[in-house]
Amino acid sequence: MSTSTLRQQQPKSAFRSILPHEPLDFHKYDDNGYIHLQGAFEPRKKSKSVDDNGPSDNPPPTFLWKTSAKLQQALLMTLKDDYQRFQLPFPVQSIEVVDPSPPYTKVRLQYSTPEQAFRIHTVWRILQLSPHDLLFSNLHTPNEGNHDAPSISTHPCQVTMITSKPLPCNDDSTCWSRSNPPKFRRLLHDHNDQEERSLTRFVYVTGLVNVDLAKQQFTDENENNWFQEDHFSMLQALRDVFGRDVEIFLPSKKKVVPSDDHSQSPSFDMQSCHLGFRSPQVAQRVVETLQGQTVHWEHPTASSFPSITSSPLFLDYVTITQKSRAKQRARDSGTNLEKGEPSRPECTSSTNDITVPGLLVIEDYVTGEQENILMAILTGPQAPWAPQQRNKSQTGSVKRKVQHYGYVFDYQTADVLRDRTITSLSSEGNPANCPPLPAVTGAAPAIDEDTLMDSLIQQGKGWDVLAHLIEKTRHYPFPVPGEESATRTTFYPDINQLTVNQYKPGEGIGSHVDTASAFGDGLISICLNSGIVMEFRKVGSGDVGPPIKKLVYLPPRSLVVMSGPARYEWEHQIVTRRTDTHNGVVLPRGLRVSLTLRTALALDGTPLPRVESNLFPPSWEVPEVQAKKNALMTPDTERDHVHAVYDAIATQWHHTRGKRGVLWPEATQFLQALPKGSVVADVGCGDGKYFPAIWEAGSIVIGTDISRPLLVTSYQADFGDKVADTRKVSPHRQDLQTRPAVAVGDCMSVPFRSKSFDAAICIAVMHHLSTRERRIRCIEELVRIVKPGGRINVQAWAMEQEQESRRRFAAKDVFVPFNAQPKYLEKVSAGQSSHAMPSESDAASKSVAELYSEAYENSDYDEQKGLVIFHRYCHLYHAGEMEEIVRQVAGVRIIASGYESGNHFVILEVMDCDVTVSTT
Ligand SMILES: O=C(O)CCC(=O)C(=O)O
Ligand SMILES: [Fe+2]
Repeated sequence: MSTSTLRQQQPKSAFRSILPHEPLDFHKYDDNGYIHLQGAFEPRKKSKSVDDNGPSDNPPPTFLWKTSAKLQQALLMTLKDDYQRFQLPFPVQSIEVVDPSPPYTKVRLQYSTPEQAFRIHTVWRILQLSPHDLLFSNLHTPNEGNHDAPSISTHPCQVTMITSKPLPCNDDSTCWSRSNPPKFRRLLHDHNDQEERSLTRFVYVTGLVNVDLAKQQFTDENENNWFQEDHFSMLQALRDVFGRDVEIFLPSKKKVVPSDDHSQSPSFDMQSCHLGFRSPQVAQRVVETLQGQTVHWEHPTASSFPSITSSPLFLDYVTITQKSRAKQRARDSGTNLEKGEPSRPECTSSTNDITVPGLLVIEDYVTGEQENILMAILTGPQAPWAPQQRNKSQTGSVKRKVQHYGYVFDYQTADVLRDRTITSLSSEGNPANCPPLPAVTGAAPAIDEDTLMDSLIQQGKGWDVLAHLIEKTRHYPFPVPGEESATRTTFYPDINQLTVNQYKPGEGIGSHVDTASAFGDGLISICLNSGIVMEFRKVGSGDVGPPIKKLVYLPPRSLVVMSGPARYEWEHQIVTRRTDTHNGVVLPRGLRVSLTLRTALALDGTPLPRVESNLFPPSWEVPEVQAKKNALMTPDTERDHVHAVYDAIATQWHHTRGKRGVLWPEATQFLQALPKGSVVADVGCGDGKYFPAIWEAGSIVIGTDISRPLLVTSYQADFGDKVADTRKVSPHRQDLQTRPAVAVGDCMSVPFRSKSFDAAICIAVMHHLSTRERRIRCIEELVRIVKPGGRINVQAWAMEQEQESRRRFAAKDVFVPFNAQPKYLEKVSAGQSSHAMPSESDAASKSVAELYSEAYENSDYDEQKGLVIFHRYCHLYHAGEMEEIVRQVAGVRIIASGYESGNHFVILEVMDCDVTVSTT
């Protein structure tokens, strides 16, 4: 077989962001300079207003840049031909739209040198150019003033400087390649640190800002501009004084400002940082020259800003801690230090001369959009994870998570469980039943497969997309590897089993040949979200002589087929590592999800019957799940991914969202239209965001919510100056806000008497209910507590989001991440000892985010950003869906419905049921 059949390539987006602390050593970057622009480049038609008869049948959005070439052309016109009009110092050389299809969100700009790209990206941050600025004049507008004229996002694009060059290689004392900076230790005079002082190239510096002076010089606004974009300007200013090739490690946590001093802003708190110089000699020179000196930091681009004056600087030598050093060494060799796994520093390029007969990689087998929606369903709230993950397999314990469809593969016996009727436990813990394979619905459609897939994606129908992908794979003409002319093809029409594997960075699969009696020839694996290096080893090689190995990079969205020798005579494995090295480039692994499609065999070697269903999501019930059928019992998904999350994030939620007090105009209008003195129930009131609006409308509110910590914030609210107008009440109502009436309660069984309210609102609650029965029940409860003639306003998130909104939902049932800052979590846990907080010994070896994430079940963490990530369950409503739910409830009519700011709403009127009953 020729190596060309193995279509291995450099991964498509080999570009990486230049890290903030990295020295700006332009010679080490590419010859050209690159930046990424991120924004909503896709124009949208202005939406028509929704009338009271319910939402209109809005057609799916049409994309105005039909191809990326069109957008590219339009951008070239502004950034190349007309760049001076935008006050940009250089013309762009070329532009590449990174997304393969609309909606386009990411664009790569090439400038002639890295210096140019750096200047441009600095200027861009000041100019805050948006897609509207760049593209509006290029949009075709047939009639001036036409309401259908397309509009385009006015949000400033995000800019990042990028390079295709890997991070500089490390020696023991260099940390340039670390995306999470090391920890430092001061070198003491009265210690055995004298020798280290002369050897270290790291320095601690403090006194960066003379706060007293700064307070006199700065207005709030220009101070914010100075420190915008996370200290970006400050980083540049420091480089002007300490040199371009200095590493700058800014403090990761901003100190908390004493709350009684509102005049002091947090930015001036940046007093100190760590610096890494080229060599100990440079470090010494800087310490000697700048010790005790006062310096001025000039703003990098806007000379109109005052410069910042430092206090007399204090500099001292530091060194990286032993632990950081060891961690770094481990990371460089691709090892996960904590888990003590073996180091595998091999590189794919070293095996170029070896071929694996029968191995075929097809790149871009799935599109980016398909990948998104598949990720959303397979890692989302409806994903049927199998319990096998806790068991030992023949090749070690299965740490990664798996889902099986069609038939279960039992890792203990390394065999397929053929009798699906065994719902009890077959071999030590594994039920043989599992969800059926998703099947395509109905007859073959008249439209082509791609159009059909696009329309399914638009509708958020991820399980149908999976079904179509499986069906496509059954009929795909795979070129027979090794045939010189690619004329001969083969098919795998009997595929009847899917295994979904989810690998976190650092997880893998041991070396194995898939059991020959369990599965037929042709093992197919589709790779989603993150690429990976798969290692193939010729069976028996290595017993005598060196092992024959081939390392193959599988890019995201690719498909790999193992047939013939590759299937039976070579083992495959994914080594447990956090990075892969491919053609000399270190690629950090992300979360990888693979779809392994196989033909499970009966004992006589023929394919087992296909077990499939077009009822989605694929249902699969183990006995304990069946026992929980009562719709009123909180499903695990809501308990773990709604209730627990809001309890944990209450403080931050109130601080960052509630206080801002952004209310939906439609809901405010509803409240204002109520007769004065109305008694209003706010079901799912959270931190009482709507209370002030209700009081201002002259009504009385009683709130209920299932999250006690959130309710607590509603009456412990700190209504300082920073509270938005929508959250302020006039002085004569101020008394109310310190003592609102609230009760903990479940919206499945609202803790209020029937017919006791004049009105009710239920805002942003229904999208957290995970079954149809529970959504209907919630409406029933609202109708029950409101008097006949009273009104109800219900709002929930819509599947359809506006073009310029950052919010996009890939599927109808999703996990939406909430990034929590540990400082807020601490407050919640202080009063409740249920979350085990870090012990001293843990605290030394783990990041704060990791420690907190361990304390909160079902959370992840982002070490780089220092955030704990919670996953909130959400069900997104289609236009008309809410109305359909309401129609299942007696005694209520819909008087209005519509769409506003990413939400669907309905306004209901409770009917006089007693009258209805008496007349029949
Ligand atoms: O994750 C993959 O791509 C391979 C999985 C695999 O080899 C298996 O499940 O047998
Ligand atoms: Fe396998």
